[in-house]
Amino acid sequence: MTSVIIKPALLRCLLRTPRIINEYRKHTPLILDRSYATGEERSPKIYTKTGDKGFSSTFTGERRPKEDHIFEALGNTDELSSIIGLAREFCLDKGHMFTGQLDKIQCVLQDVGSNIATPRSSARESHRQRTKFTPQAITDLETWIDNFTEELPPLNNFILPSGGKSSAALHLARTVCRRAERSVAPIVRSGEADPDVAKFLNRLSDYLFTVARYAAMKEAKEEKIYRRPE
Ligand SMILES: Nc1ncnc2c1ncn2[C@@H]1O[C@H](COP(=O)(O)OP(=O)(O)OP(=O)(O)O)[C@@H](O)[C@H]1O
Repeated sequence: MTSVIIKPALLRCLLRTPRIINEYRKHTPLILDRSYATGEERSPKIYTKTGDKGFSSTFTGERRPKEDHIFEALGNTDELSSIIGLAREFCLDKGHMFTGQLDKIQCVLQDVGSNIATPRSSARESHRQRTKFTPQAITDLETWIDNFTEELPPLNNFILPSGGKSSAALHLARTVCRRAERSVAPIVRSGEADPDVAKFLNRLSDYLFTVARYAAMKEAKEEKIYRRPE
């Protein structure tokens, strides 16, 4: 059995997904690299400097350049979760009832990250199973979209991002979602990530569009529509 010296930053990422860390612990003794710390009682520093030369690690331990598709997609899903977090704050201020859905989506995005960060070509079968993406998250999105759509007026014009802070922030999240989807596409196409991850992101942008419209409607805020400039 081989052992892996693991950096605290990666350990923190893995700890956010306990299923993965348990699997690693079962198969591979993890040795936390404490060479940067001056004493056991001190918290590990957030930086290890091992990424300074433009390379970083996947969850399977591969070193890849930071411009690799995997880190690009990880960065985009991280950014997507951050903007959803901001939109959620605006929605909470307005008392919207759907913020629990945004919480769930942020958790699913962690699973998306785990799947992307565990490239199939260097993952063991057990890792593949543990980081398998569950399609239930896609079904949930479809149910939520259908429920909101039933309440919304029909769409007869191009809607421009608008309709109050909650709605506009959700539109911004939608555009970041589409970038995340574009960056995941080549990873899925090469067989390195689960196709359901791409499907989830594709459905998520539709959800964010619909919930943005729903937020504007509930706040009685006008949505700007496209008009051909005179
Ligand atoms: N710029 C980046 N964008 C997206 N994901 C990244 C980026 N850099 C690293 N990662 C991923 O996130 C994990 C944690 O990031 P971290 O910044 O700690 O990595 P690092 O730059 O390699 O290390 P350090 O910051 O300690 O020098 C990495 O193990 C890697 O999987």
